[in-house]
Amino acid sequence: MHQADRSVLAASQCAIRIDGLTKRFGKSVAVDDLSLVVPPGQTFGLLGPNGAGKSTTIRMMVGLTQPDEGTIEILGEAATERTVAVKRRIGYVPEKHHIYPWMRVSEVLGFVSSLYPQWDDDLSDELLEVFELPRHKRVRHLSKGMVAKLGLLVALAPQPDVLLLDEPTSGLDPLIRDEFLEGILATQAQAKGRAVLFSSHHIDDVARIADVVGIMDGGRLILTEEVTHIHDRVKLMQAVIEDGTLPRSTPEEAIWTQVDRRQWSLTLYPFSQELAEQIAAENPVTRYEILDISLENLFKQVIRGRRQVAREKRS
Ligand SMILES: Nc1ncnc2c1ncn2[C@@H]1O[C@H](COP(=O)(O)OP(=O)(O)OP(=O)(O)O)[C@@H](O)[C@H]1O
Repeated sequence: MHQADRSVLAASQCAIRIDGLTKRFGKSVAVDDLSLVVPPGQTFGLLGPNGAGKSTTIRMMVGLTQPDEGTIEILGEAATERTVAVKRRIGYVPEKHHIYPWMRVSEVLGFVSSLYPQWDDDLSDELLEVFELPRHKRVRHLSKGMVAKLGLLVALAPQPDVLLLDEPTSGLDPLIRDEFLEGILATQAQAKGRAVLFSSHHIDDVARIADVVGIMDGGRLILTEEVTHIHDRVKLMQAVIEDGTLPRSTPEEAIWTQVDRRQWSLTLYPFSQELAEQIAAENPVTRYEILDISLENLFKQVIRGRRQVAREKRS
């Protein structure tokens, strides 16, 4: 990295900074007022169901789609004024690979390496071996997993400072997925203070390698939290309510709630003991307990909670 680049990065302290990003397709809002920051060395897992807006967000970050509103800054430079020097420091692995199918693996590497002055031949050779990619095979004869690995190699060999991966594990079998996540992403992608943003709808992937998780649905980033803090910041409150009564008020921190006879369950974010006490005091609650929640349940509840609110608004 050049000295001047470092000072820009130090001033912004963020490899990726997105503010108020919005993208509409006709009347539908694909990305809705999304803001996030990823400092160097951090891996951000963008988790969301189909159609949440993950690919559109990443496509805007690499300049393949233009935002309607908001700003994107990568390595201290606005996306609207991106220079070739910064473009070369951004690695991108798309959801659907567009590597020329008629090229041999060696030809792909020759072609892409000519575009990047900082292409690392040793790393390329090492990854070729680790991934067991056959140099002489044509891309159209490679399996889906092999193409995914080639896509990652091509993104990693130029040693990017920012790596953007759109559903990098989709279509991979469980063994290759394990190898990909732990053997490759964890060692290669997260090395050297690189900022990594990857999208997935696999909770496991995110829990395994991300430092921070952002849960996205309907274009909105609903929750952003460090993976190690999630257990403290999100809790399930299970309250027993008086016979024949209903909860009187649900706080806005309740990202999901359900009443089943006398049991009232609420997932609270951000959680605090005072909040639980306040809920108990303002409602006909006879007793309650606070439970931990798994990332998988949290993900499902965030999505279900939003569907529930949407249904209630419609009825
Ligand atoms: N070019 C486009 N024209 C019209 N609508 C689009 C276009 N691209 C995306 N969308 C819509 O925007 C929304 C967000 O799509 P996007 O592909 O970003 O979601 P995603 O979270 O990546 O989903 P998946 O996990 O299925 O890939 C969807 O409703 C999708 O139909």
